[in-house]
Amino acid sequence: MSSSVQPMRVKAAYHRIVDNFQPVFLVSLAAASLVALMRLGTEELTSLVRELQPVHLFFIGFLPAAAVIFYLMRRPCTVYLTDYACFHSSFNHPLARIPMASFVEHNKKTPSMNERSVRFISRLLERSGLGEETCLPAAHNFVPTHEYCTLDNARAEFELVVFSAIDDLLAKTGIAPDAIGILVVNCSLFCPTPSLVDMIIHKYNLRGDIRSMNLSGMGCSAGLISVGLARNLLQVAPRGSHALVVSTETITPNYYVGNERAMLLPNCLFRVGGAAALLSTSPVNARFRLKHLVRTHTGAGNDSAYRCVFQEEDDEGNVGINLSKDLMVIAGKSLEANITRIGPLVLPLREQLQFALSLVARKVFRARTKPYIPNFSKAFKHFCIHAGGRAVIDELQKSLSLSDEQVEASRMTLHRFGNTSSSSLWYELAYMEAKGRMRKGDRVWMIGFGSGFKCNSAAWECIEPAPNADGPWATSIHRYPVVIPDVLKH
Ligand SMILES: CC(C)(COP(=O)(O)OP(=O)(O)OC[C@H]1O[C@@H](n2cnc3c(N)ncnc32)[C@H](O)[C@@H]1OP(=O)(O)O)[C@@H](O)C(=O)NCCC(=O)NCCSC(=O)CC(=O)O
Repeated sequence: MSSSVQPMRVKAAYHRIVDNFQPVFLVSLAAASLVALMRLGTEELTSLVRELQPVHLFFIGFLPAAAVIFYLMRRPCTVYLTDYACFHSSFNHPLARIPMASFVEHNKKTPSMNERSVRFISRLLERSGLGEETCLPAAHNFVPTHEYCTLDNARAEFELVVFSAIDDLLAKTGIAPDAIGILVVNCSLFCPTPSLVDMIIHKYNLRGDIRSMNLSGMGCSAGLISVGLARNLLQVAPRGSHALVVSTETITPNYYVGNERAMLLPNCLFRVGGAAALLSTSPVNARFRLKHLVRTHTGAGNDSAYRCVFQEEDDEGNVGINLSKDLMVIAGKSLEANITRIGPLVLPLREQLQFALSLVARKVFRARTKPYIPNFSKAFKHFCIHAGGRAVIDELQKSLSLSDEQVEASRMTLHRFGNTSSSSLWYELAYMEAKGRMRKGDRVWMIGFGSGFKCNSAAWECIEPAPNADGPWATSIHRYPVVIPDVLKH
């Protein structure tokens, strides 16, 4: 056996023990009792058996059986990711890539935007980490753009993005639409009536008894909230049920036309994108197993966290999303809150101890030591960090001490697709799969951030990597990773 295989086996065994602590403990206890009984001499054993009353025998048989039944009944059933699909544009569609230069030109033609704002936009675009192939809504092909940001066009954008992703998913999985019993959709800023779930149910003729949920206003971390919600519903639905989760942001109605810098930033970062994922309690054809999902909210009583991604009107009455300059610091703190909860579930014991000691030293004894950053590479092979912006990825890379390769999927997703809000994590997973880096048994950590302020994370284990690079990266993976140069300030 090679020297590298041994530690991997030990690690896999460790994960199995931690994941199945209760049964491992009970089986060990039973084995220890059996060994103790066998150590008794035959005479001692016979006299012990003779002394047993019927009531003892009843409890000896009944209690272990009751414990096993209780354990099996209480154990939530495992939820699997059957597959996922992401929207990607084809160049012959009106919703196509819009070069940065055209975007800046079109901004110039927006009467309410002044020259200073246009200069700011063009400066930010150079430094944003976004490439030339990201996708804007069809309205951005027209001038003045804001006049085309209508409700009809917003619906058309949603339909194009989401229906394409769902079509792809249904084709990949071969699942019939009427086998879908649960539907969860999250889209933060576009919330029409009838709702987005109604649009999907109508289009795909889904079941009349479908349990459907429409999440809006939940920000970029809502994708994992949807996964968590679908998981909870699946665990109380009949075994083998299927849940469709759709994560997207509709850009059309959110074009900000004022001159507030903090509100111009989203125009530069957010791009069209969406993903559809099929979850099930059936392991048949499953590609990933959902191991953990941890949600943390740091907005309670905390004004700066609550307001750091805030939809509002500027002084001229133009509606937009105000992104605070404090966002990176707040994201760092909310990440800390999240890793405090997910760490014990996934980290090896040694890392947990070091993290706990550092936390106690700082919180209880007010020691001025640096927080200990657990080595999450010991728990995960792949990292999907929300591609919120270059500075957000920088902050997370620093906070988690990750290598350039570990944040490559996030940076490349930002470059190729922009900030696609809650769906960005799926584009990142697709990147790793398209690169052929995913292996059976690999663990993946998805970390989403968003308004509120929330940090949600999910741990997956790969069962079956993608058979090919089909998907959002099909036409561009050979060009990635690209070097993203540091642009000097001017
Ligand atoms: C936009 C950037 C790429 C710019 O990078 P730079 O290296 O140029 O950094 P920088 O900080 O010097 O910024 C350049 C100029 O932009 C200005 N600037 C930057 N951030 C600003 C903000 N929030 N409000 C107002 N101005 C801002 C700076 O003052 C500076 O202006 P001057 O040069 O004049 O001094 C980066 O700052 C970035 O990635 N920011 C994070 C974006 C973000 O918040 N993403 C999360 C989206 S929300 C999300 O994804 C979740 C959700 O919606 O729920």
